[in-house]
Amino acid sequence: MLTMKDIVREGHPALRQVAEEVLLPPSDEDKETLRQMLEFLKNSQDPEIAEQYELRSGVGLAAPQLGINKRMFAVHVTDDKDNLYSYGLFNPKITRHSVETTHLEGGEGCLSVDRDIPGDVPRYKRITLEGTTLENEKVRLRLRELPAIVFQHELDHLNGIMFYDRIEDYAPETD
Ligand SMILES: OCN(O)CCCc1ccccc1
Ligand code: NI
Repeated sequence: MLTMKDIVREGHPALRQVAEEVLLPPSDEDKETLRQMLEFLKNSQDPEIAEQYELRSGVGLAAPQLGINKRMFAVHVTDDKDNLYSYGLFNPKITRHSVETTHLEGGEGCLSVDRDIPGDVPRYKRITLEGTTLENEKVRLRLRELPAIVFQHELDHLNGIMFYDRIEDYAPETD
């Protein structure tokens, strides 16, 4: 099972690369990796497992955070209407988005960032995102609120972007 030691931190080059498209249909290896990423998120949100394995709670995880330069990420998040969005996606991309932006109250965090960085992170309020699932099916998701924010945070990781890059007048650390 994946634990925090498998997650690379700021300064690791993988976090600043543009990840490569995954060849479809996904290989058994890529599917297993993505399944493990989704499992990590579920484990991290289970108080007993998280405490036992010292997992930081996460609602998303992108392959570059494991040092894997591939365009795939997992999301396991519930919205304010208690709808669960649980996906492992290959080659996700935003195909439509609102002009309107929003931000997560209290700012964002990242499993690859061991420090609190305050500040609003602007995100599109609504997005349409397409990708390929673990079952090798194309999916089109229309997202808003917290799920939309999380998917945008994960997509940024596939493009070497960290959430604090988007905070206005944030003094960039050399990482
Ligand atoms: O890349 C995922 N990750 O570092 C875990 C945190 C995910 C996340 C946290 C706040 C807002 C959006 C996404
Ligand atoms: Ni992150």
